[in-house]
Formats: sequence, structure tokens, C-alpha cells
Amino acid sequence: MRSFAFTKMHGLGNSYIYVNMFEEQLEEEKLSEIAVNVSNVHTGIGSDGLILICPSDVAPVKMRIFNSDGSEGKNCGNGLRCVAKYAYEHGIVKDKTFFIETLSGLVQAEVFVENGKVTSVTVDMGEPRLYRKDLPMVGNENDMIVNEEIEFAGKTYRMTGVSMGNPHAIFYVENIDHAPVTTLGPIVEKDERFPEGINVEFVEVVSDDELHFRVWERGSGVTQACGTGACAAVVASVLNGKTKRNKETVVHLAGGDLYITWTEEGNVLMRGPAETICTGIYYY
Ligand SMILES: N[C@H](CCC[C@H](N)C(=O)O)C(=O)O
Repeated sequence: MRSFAFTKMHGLGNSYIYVNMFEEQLEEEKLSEIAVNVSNVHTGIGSDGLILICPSDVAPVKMRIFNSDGSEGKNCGNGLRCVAKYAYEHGIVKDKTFFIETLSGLVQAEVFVENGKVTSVTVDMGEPRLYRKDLPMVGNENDMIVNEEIEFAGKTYRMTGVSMGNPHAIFYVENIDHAPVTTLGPIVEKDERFPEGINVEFVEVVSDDELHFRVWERGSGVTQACGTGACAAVVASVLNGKTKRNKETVVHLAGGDLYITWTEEGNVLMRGPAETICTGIYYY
């Protein structure tokens, strides 16, 4: 019977099982199966997926993220804040500002500490990617997708596409409580026009610096929060003239609030909490 130590952490209710790969060894070919199994709330630990905190050749730490269906994602905003918290509190990093390697590139995290514990993290998520080739989405690879008319299941919608290293389809709704998260979400996620699938977000605009937000995540379904999705929603809202560039925007997710700024310099800043739930040993 094999086992590994884990820490369950969450960012606004988007929880993952974190494994410190500086101390544990997991077989590469088993990672997808382990992600599915630990995520199961009945026979596993219960989470939106698995996140590995790994050594890196180009940064103090590397994050790998697996959704609850076992697919590997290329970025995870809530995961990055928790990885930053873990790395600082476990002495993997000594500075309060440091780089984290992801499959979609390097990001820079800054931790805010009270009584030795990280309470909040700001991550510079880098620049959004705005073209069809970045999602990817079929069609002219150098076209942007802003408020584009598109048909799903016989109905016409307006969609904006933004990548934060992982792909997001943004739809605006009048009332977030009536957003078709569980009906339209899975249809868009698996639509053949997105060869690698896509995360699906619904946004209600409150003002030029406040949004309501719900998400159907690629590979995990409905989650309480999606950090990269919140970043994509703010970028999409600027592109659609609904919010302002360089102005911190509060995004109300099901699990709580994130503060996002798409700066004039081009990068996207995400600020929010990261919390430890429990530690344990997983047997498999
Ligand atoms: N489902 C995403 C990965 C997790 C992203 C989300 N949990 C976040 O906080 O950004 C994907 O397959 O691209």
C-alpha cells in the first residue's frame, strides 16, 4: 500500500489536494488517476483536483495542476495563491516576492503575512492572450474573439474569448442567478471549435469596477471560484467597454471576492486569499 502526505487548501472555495514534490515521489503515469481519485468526495478526499508543488530549473517552485477529471491544466489562479502560501510557510522560498513556474510560463507572486501566516497573495498573471490561436479556437488564428456571435445547441450567443495561459469563454448575462452555468457550460466546454476544450464563465456587470461571476470549469465542472477565469472576465469586460483598464475591479465569485487589475503596461494582477484546510496521509 503506497501513500503520500497532502495538504488540502482552497482559494475562495476552489479547493485542491496539494502534494509537496520536494518530499514526495509520484509516478508520472499515475498522476491523472490520482487526481481523479483524490478529488472524489465519497471514496477520496474531495476537491476540484490535484496540484503538485515541484522543484523547477527556472524558479524557486513550479506548479502543476490536474482537474478532477484527470486532465492537466496549464494555469490555475486560485492554485497559484495557495502554492505561494505553502512555499513561503514551508520555507521553500524565503522572500515575500518570488516567481512560480507554470505550464503557461512564469508568474510572480507576492505574499502578505500576518503572525507568520500568509493571509493574502497578489499574483502578476502576465499578459492575457487574445487571439484564436491562443485558446485555441478554430478559425483565423490571428482574429480576436470579442462579443462574437456564435451558436451553441441551436441558440445564438455573444462570446468573448481570452486566454490566461488556459482558455476562457466569457458570456454576459443580465442576472447572474439565472446564468445557464450547468446547461450551456458543459456544451461550450466540449464544443469541437475548441480543440483543447475551454473554461466557461458567466458575468453580470454591476459597474465599471464590479462584476458578478459564475464558472463551469474545463475538467472540473462547477467550482466556487476560478482565478484565471476572473482575470479573463476582467480583460473581456475592458475589451467590451464595460470596465476600465488600470482600475482594480472586484469580481464577486460564488466563494468570495477577487480583486483584478488589467494594467496599462499589459499585465493582469490578481489579489485574493489562500487558506489551508487540513493535512493528512493518502493511501492508494
Ligand atoms: N479548469 C482549468 C484549471 C483550473 C483553473 C481554475 N481553478 C483557476 O483558479 O484558475 C483548466 O483546465 O484550464
